[in-house]
Amino acid sequence: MVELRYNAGNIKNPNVHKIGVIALGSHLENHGPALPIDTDAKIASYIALESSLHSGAKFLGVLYPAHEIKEINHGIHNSLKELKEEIIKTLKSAKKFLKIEKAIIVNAHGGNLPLFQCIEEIEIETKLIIIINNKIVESEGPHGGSGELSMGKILGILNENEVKNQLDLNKYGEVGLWKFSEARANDENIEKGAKEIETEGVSVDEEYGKQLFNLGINSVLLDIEKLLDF
Ligand SMILES: Nc1nc(N[C@@H]2O[C@H](COP(=O)(O)O)[C@@H](O)[C@H]2O)c(NC=O)c(=O)[nH]1
Ligand SMILES: [Fe+2]
Repeated sequence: MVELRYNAGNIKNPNVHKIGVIALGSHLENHGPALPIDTDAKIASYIALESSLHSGAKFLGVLYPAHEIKEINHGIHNSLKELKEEIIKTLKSAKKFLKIEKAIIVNAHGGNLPLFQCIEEIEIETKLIIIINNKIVESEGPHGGSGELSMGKILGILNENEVKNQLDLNKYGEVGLWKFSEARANDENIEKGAKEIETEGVSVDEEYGKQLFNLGINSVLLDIEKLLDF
């Protein structure tokens, strides 16, 4: 049996190999004409990969399913049960083949926020310690708004010629979740995002995009430090 060199490479603590970082977003969701339908999945994947590169934790890739509440219909989404089962299956595989003992799920899609209800069940099923990191969703602002546009610019996924059309809300009412009146009435965070789009519009700012990514990455690095202490 080969003896693995857990200290090799640029890592601070050999125990970081027990920690997996996996991205969760949405691949099939409209974000106005300026951003692609897999914006959330790409934002989550960038943060997860950068965090694993900086810390030495294992990068586990990206999950495919995504959940959304029924009042918001801007893409193709899955039930919370389907999403939970896919997460359990994927993390059990990472545990079996990569020997991880702890995992951080980096979520970049607002519709996945109800996943926090299932975290205990997922930990019991996988016998892993798990953190769901929602920092970027809590910080990015409205759906398809300045935060995601600016991160999209950093990632090179933004269509700059279409930014001027992002606020044509009669055509692209998913921006700011503006057209989903029931969701707006039920959730003050969604109402706040829609109002922000109406009053402040959208802009693209690379510095703001970098700041959001640094916020997301540093938040995951903090979670990795926490898990190293467990
Ligand atoms: N899609 C949902 N979003 C939100 N809330 C907020 O809206 C944006 C969504 O952006 P995504 O591109 O990540 O979908 C973001 O600022 C979210 O905080 C929901 N509600 C809870 O916040 C929701 O259920 N779905
Ligand atoms: Fe999004």
